[in-house]
Amino acid sequence: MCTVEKRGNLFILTITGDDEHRLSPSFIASILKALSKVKSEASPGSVLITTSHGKFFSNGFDLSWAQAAGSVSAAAERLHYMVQIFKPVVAELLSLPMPTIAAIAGHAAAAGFLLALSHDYMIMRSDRGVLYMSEVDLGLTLPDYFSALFKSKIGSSSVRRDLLLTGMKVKGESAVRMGIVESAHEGADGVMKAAVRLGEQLAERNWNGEPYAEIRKSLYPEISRLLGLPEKFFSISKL
Ligand SMILES: CCCCCCCCCCCCC/C=C/C(=O)SCCNC(=O)CCNC(=O)[C@H](O)C(C)(C)COP(=O)(O)OP(=O)(O)OC[C@H]1O[C@@H](n2cnc3c(N)ncnc32)[C@H](O)[C@@H]1OP(=O)(O)O
Repeated sequence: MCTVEKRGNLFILTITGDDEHRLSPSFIASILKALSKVKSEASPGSVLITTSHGKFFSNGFDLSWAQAAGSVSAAAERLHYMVQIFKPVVAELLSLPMPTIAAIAGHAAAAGFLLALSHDYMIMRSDRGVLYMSEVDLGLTLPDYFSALFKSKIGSSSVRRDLLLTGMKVKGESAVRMGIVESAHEGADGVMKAAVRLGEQLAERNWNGEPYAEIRKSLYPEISRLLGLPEKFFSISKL
């Protein structure tokens, strides 16, 4: 599950436990609840940092729960259900009225990678953990909003190809070189220190979160439309 802690202007959302942090219906619900809390307490200068305990940031959807349905068609239905209920998590992150940072202290695979990619900034470990889109290895197709987020967030078509069509497992330093993450640091502490440093720099700008969120949505019109995120036209709040 996850917890939310406030440290000055920083909201620290931590995915707790030493398991794979599989995105099951109950885990997805707990992330949504945490994001709703963060949004309700947002103020100018707020910043979200999402991190995790243990070896995994998140290893993607809970396929064991899907397969426990007892038949292929029932498993497909459960997988499809997770795809649907995860969409609001991505929508919440892309419309959150504050800068967001994923402090990726472990592996982020498939939907778990998408959870990290839904943040404005990603910071990884250099010594452990990979980014991995396993769908091609599993013989699963990509939901439309998965592909749209990759197209929105990762500019290089060859990097998108490597990630989505080869199932490349990308370690921290390579992820920096490929332009996927901002930086990579030794150990979970190193990642968190870097995320807090960046968060505090962003918080100092004391931005009004609503225009910030609108500008972010205007950067990613395709995924915003897919997620049903309306564009709000703003009055000039200050001239
Ligand atoms: C069902 C029918 C059809 C359905 C149709 C309807 C629906 C249609 C739409 C379908 C939806 C598709 C979208 C799906 C999304 C999902 O989320 S599905 C779930 C996907 N999840 C997965 O597939 C899980 C993938 N994860 C893995 O494969 C592994 O967990 C891992 C991430 C690769 C990690 O493997 P693991 O063996 O646990 O790794 P480690 O032991 O940690 O590391 C291995 C060795 O590597 C070393 N290492 C790790 N990181 C680093 C590093 N950065 N630098 C150096 N070394 C590193 C590590 O030390 C290990 O070394 P050793 O210790 O020596 O072994």
